[in-house]
Amino acid sequence: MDDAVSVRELVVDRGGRRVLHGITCGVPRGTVTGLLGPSGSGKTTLMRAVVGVQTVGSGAVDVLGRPAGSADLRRRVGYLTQAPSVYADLTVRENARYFAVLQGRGRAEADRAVNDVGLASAADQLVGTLSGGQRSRASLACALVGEPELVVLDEPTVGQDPVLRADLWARFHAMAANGTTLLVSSHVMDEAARCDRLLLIREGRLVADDTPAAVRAATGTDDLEEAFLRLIRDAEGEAR
Ligand SMILES: Nc1ncnc2c1ncn2[C@@H]1O[C@H](COP(=O)(O)OP(=O)(O)OP(=O)(O)O)[C@@H](O)[C@H]1O
Repeated sequence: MDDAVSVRELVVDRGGRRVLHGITCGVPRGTVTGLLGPSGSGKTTLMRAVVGVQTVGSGAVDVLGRPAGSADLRRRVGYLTQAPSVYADLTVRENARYFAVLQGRGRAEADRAVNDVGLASAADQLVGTLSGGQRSRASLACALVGEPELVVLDEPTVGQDPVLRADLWARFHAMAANGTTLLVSSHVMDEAARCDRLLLIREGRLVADDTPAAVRAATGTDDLEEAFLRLIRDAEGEAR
C-alpha cells in the first residue's frame, strides 16, 4: 500500500534521554491510523517528527513523498497539538476564518470546519469563554480548515463526551474515505477499535503495526487492551 508517512529507524533524544529507539513504520494513504500507547511512550515525539518540528538523532521520516518538515508540506499537513492553539480573544468563527486565510481558504470553508467539529451553536462565542472540550474542538477546526492531505491529531478526543467522540471518529472516517490520511493519537484503548490501522508504541519502541483485526488474531483476544498487554509481555520475554 502507498504510504503517506514512512518512518525508518527513527531515533530521537529529548532532554538527554533516548525517547524513540529506532522506530520503523508507515501510515497508509486514506486511512485512519491510530497511534496508541501509555503516557510518556513517545506518541507526541513521533508526531512532532512527522510534522517536522522535532530534532531527530538519526533515521528518516518522509511525508507525502518529501522529507518531513519540507517547506512545501506546510499547507499539505495539518497538526493538532495537545494544547489548544487558538486565540482566546477571538470567536470560534473568527479563529477559523483567520486560519482559513493562512491556508488560502475562504469563509465558507471556515464555517464548514466549525460545523464539522460540532461547534455551530458556539461559533460566535469568544474562545476564552468555551469549555476545555469546546476549545479543543475549536483548535481541531483550525487544523482541518485547510483540508490538508495529511492530518496529525494529538489526542483530539480528550475531554469530549461519548456522543461527540463518536461524531468526531465518524468525521475522521469520512475524511479518510475522501482520501485524507489521518494519524490520530490516543491512550484510550477503546479508541483503537475505531482505527483502520494501529501503531502500538511503548517506551519508545513499536510493539505492533497492523490492523485491529490482525492484532486481535495474533494475540488470541478480542479485547484490544488485553491484546496490547500480551504484545508487551511477548516483547519483554524476547528482550530477556
Ligand atoms: N521537552 C522535553 N524535554 C525532555 N524530555 C521530554 C520533553 N518532552 C517529552 N519528553 C520526554 O519524552 C518522553 C516521550 O514523551 P511524549 O510526549 O512523546 O509521550 P506521549 O506518549 O505523547 O505521552 P502523553 O500520552 O502523556 O502525551 C517522555 O518520557 C517525556 O518525559
